[in-house]
Amino acid sequence: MSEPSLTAESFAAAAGRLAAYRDRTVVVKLGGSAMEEPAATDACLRSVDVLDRFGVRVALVHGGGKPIDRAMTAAGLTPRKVAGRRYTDADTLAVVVRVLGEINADLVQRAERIGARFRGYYDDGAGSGDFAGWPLTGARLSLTDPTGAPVDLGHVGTVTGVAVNALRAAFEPSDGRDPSVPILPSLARDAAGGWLNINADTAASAVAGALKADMAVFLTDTPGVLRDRSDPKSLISKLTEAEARGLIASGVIDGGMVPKVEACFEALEAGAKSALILDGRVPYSLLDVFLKDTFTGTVITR
Ligand SMILES: Nc1ncnc2c1ncn2[C@@H]1O[C@H](COP(=O)(O)OP(=O)(O)O)[C@@H](O)[C@H]1O
Ligand SMILES: CC(=O)N[C@@H](CCC(=O)OP(=O)(O)O)C(=O)O
Repeated sequence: MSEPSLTAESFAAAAGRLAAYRDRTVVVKLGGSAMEEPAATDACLRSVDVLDRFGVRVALVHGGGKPIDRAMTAAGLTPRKVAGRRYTDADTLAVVVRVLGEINADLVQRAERIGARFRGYYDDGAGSGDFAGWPLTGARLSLTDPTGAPVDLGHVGTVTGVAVNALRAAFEPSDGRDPSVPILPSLARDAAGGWLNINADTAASAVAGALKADMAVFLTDTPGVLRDRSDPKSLISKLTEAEARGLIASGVIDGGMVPKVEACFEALEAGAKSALILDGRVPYSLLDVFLKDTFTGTVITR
């Protein structure tokens, strides 16, 4: 390993800052759009590993919207979104489960290559997938349109249960194994043992709520919430829930940013002290939050 270029003094300062977060719980959501940048994805895994080594309890939840779109197109299926969620029929569900499993396995392997300890959740095809201990349970999501008529989303779910003890066991295993970072795809099991497709922001906020996380961080492909989506300089660095709801109503916050901002509200409501939206394409944007007084992104407060 090459010798790091940082000075002992700057390392000591960084270590001091990180130590202040020891035993805090942080849920990080890694979006499919941020994962389009492999170097930034590796930097995110390294950042999570550093936090883990400093005793921060980190759970990672990932999506994969863009790769799912590509896999659906390759399979001759047409992606369709309803209210920011993917309409998920049986064929689509099979693609979603396969792609999220591939992403999960890939992230675990990448983490292993940097010496990190991640506990993945995917079907390895050898029948060893622990579906009985799957961390998320769910029920079909029922939405209504503005006229009150039901909206059919197919196999799309809402999270009804999080296996908190299993996740805590990853942080502090009682069997003598090394602690590890749980990394969850946005899939839940329903009461009949079938899969449900969960929006990954929603899954992350459910995990943040269940773990009573101190912080929920959403890594995406914009610098944060923008007043003008085409202008990265129009970043809104602080937003209250009421202001954010106004921006959703006026259409400034749209598309995939809507479930993300709503996930921030849910995480805050469940007791998280802060909810952040950061640019996951920028390597180490996550670690910057812990090392600097100011960082680039949007902080949502109640
Ligand atoms: N006001 C806004 N500011 C920033 N991005 C926005 C805004 N409104 C909508 N978006 C869209 O939300 C996208 C992020 O959501 P999404 O594509 O679902 O990402 P992820 O894969 O991280 O969940 C951005 O790329 C952007 O196109
Ligand atoms: C119901 C629903 O919409 N599920 C999402 C799950 C993946 C996801 O949310 O991925 P990102 O975080 O990359 O957007 C989907 O099928 O795309």
